[in-house]
Amino acid sequence: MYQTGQRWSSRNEPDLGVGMIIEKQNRSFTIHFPDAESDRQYSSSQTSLVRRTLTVGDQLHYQDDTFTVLEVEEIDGLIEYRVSDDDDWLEESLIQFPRNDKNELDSLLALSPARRMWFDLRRHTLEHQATHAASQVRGLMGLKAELLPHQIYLANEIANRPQARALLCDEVGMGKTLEAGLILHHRLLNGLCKRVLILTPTNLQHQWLVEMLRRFHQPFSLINEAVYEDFMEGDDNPFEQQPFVIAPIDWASQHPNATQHMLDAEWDMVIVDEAHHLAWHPETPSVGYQVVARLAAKTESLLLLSATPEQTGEREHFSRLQLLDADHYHDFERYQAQQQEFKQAAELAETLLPFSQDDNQDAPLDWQTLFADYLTEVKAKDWFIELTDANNKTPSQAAKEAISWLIDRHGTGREMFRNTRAAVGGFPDRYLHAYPLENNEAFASASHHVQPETEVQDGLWEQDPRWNWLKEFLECQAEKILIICHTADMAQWLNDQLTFAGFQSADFHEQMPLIHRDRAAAYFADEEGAQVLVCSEIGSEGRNFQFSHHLVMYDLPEHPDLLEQRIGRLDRLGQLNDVQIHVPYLQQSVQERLFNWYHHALNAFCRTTGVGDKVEEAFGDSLHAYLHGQDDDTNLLEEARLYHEAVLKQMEEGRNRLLEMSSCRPEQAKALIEQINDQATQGLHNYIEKVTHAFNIYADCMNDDPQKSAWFLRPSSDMMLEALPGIEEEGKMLMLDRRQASQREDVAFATWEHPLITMLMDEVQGFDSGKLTSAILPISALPEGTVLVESMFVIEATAHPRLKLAQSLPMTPMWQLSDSNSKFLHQQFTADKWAEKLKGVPNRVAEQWVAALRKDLIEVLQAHQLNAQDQARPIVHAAKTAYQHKCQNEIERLTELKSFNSAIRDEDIQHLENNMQEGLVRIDEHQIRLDAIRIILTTKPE
Ligand SMILES: Nc1ncnc2c1ncn2[C@@H]1O[C@H](COP(=O)(O)OP(=O)(O)OP(=O)(O)O)[C@@H](O)[C@H]1O
Repeated sequence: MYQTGQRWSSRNEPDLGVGMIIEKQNRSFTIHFPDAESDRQYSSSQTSLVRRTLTVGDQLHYQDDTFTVLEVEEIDGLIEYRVSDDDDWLEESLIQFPRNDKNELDSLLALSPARRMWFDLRRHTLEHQATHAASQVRGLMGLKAELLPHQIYLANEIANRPQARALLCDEVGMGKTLEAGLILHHRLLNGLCKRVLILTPTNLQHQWLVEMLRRFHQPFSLINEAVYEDFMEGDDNPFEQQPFVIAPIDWASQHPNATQHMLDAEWDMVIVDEAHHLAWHPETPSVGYQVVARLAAKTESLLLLSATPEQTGEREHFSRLQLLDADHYHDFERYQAQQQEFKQAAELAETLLPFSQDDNQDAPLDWQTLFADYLTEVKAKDWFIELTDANNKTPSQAAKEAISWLIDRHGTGREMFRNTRAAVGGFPDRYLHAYPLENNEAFASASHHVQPETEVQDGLWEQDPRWNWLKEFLECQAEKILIICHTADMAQWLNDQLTFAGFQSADFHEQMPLIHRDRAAAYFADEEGAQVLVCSEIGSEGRNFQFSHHLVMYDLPEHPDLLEQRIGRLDRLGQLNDVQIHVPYLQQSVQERLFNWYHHALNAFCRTTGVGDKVEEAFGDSLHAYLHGQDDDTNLLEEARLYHEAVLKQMEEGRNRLLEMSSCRPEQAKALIEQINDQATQGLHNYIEKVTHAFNIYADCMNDDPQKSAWFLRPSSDMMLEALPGIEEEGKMLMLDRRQASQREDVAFATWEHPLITMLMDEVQGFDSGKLTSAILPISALPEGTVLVESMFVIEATAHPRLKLAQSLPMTPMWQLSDSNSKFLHQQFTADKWAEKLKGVPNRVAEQWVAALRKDLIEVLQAHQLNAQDQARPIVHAAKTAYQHKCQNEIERLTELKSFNSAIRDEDIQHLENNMQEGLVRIDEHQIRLDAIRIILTTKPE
């Protein structure tokens, strides 16, 4: 059915104009939209495209001439148009499709009329679509989860950039997956992203798959070794076939053919989870790093996720920043020097903080000295004056602005975002339970090893004092327990023993097939399922086990960041209890010393520390000697503790504090959340009622409070649609209350961004019959048989989504009502009030009216067209002014930032200026199109 050269347009994205199929693949094809300078890929089973053809009498453009279509013929799925009496034919692929491709009035009147409610439904749909397209929070509303300020701020900040490139390094369990999903969702809904690749550690691929579907209703395809091998039976590149792909990075970067296929496919966004694994060394960057570097160089948006970005050292951390912006991060020494500058700025910001929160604070501080380094800069001078001005009524505002300026000036937050538990608050406390165990003969020889069992034959593992402790410990526990040990062998052994001893246990390690690991995790998550899950180290990253709050560390990891990752499985968003950490260890062994180090020197069990590795580095040799029992220097731990506190304080005062402040600006986050709460479901309850009625979808309203509305929807036998996205045959509950919906797996959270709602809105627009409707108006004030005409015209501007034109000029409907003499009456009513007065008319009668009134109707509608142009003028003018104003503000802000922040380049500003110019031209080129009409005849009231 689909042929290269055919012309199609998209119902979902009418702004793209008329496009042409330029390439066909097995199960998909690509359309180029010249007006929007965009290509889009569609699956062959899509339902959102409309075939565009011309009919006899239409105008078309070919090269520089205009022709009238004299005859139309279809050959092998392609249309040819005869444009001269000399039998000159033009193929559809050659012609320029006229923007006003039909005689709109005529073709509208040729439709068979539909029920009168379709006119109102179209109007409501267009109005909601316009509101939504213009919304500043479009793309942030549909998340099925709580609106957390740090996530919303960060997503809005990154997603709105021309290129969304950032390192998301919130502390463990603060929702980086959701943040990445939000950025992605925002860019998808705003048309800035069509193809996405997510690279994850092998054991997290399914979790990502589930999280994207559950939280964003976004289905992804998994391409791992098995799927790839299956696909490779054909010639196609599987990565090109799918627009949303999750792939395990280890496999995808090690398998030469898969790597090449992945690199050959074009992506708009690449997301790399646990990015600290992208190892880098000056001579030999890892294969994973090299592959991501190649993707980074050719992809517009790149998100790197890591809770512990500096786990592998500052130089490697710098190498990952280079992936995001190689121009800015080209000199490591310079980068290090810049980090020092942040300290002073952070101190100043910290000093300003109390003033930003309270207008009545006296200002006894010596601002002059504090601002000394900045006072040559104009803005700083202004704030300095405002802050010190005794008559100033709002020093808090001045202080807020000064903090904001310091953050911008130091540019720490442009590529890197790090929210901390301390700043966000609301996380549980952690409690440590240490179990020093007496050693025995079997394990005596293994006391110098962190995993003592590796030194002992496995036949003797049952004599491990930790095992005996574990059995006893579990016997008195009724709650779910997560056990983490380092090796897969130990995880498997422990699970076997526990199962044998009668515990409900499951294991999770790298020697199990992926599907078994996911099953084990699900069995553990199930309320009725396993009480114990034993994980090897692969269970210590990324996984969500916060339904449990007891963690047993059967051994200790060798890096403090890994310790934090382990605890992070439980201590994460959604944890409702304090976290209990149980650590058994053999006395007088290296384990005891490591435990002491983590506990006494780093306090790493009960508190998050991002600088454990720095302390280890500083105490390198003496720490090594201590751990291995060669030196019993009891002062070491205390010295290290003091040093650790000092480093933490320094970090707190320095870059980290400033970075934290720039990672979430609370007032902006609050304003965004208010907008989301206002808009996400506003008017949706009524819309669901009407649209389900129009398409004959079974809809049972379970709660008709518009704020907490709940609907049970199910396809019906006479439904006008083939299927409902996300709704199975047996039906599904839709809830409009975010909190309630987020707590339930079995219900969908309905917002204006839910795929079912956007699909229904597209279907309303795509339902051609709804463009022509008719009604009766029972009224005694007018003679019977008086003809009245309602019309809806829309203002349309076609532009590439990067111009963000829709925020200023969305597709805007204009409603008009007149009598048959073109006397306009719409100012006297609202469209909704007017609609309430009307009654239905049988289709057969309506058809007769249209036939009889055709000539008059065309004249009336021509008058409506002229009036629509008048109505549009002030709307377009206001849109142009708003667009220009918005762009100029952005340009000014960036220009000012650039003067002191080297992360901002001339090209960034030039890019904005070009966009503004192009956007203004596109607004000037707007079109006014007739969308729908309703013909009304008056009758005497009964
Ligand atoms: N806004 C939210 N509302 C409700 N739950 C959330 C929200 N954000 C995240 N969560 C939940 O919190 C848990 C942690 O989130 P996520 O996995 O995204 O964290 P992370 O920062 O990627 O963790 P890690 O550092 O371990 O990789 C998940 O169970 C997630 O579903």
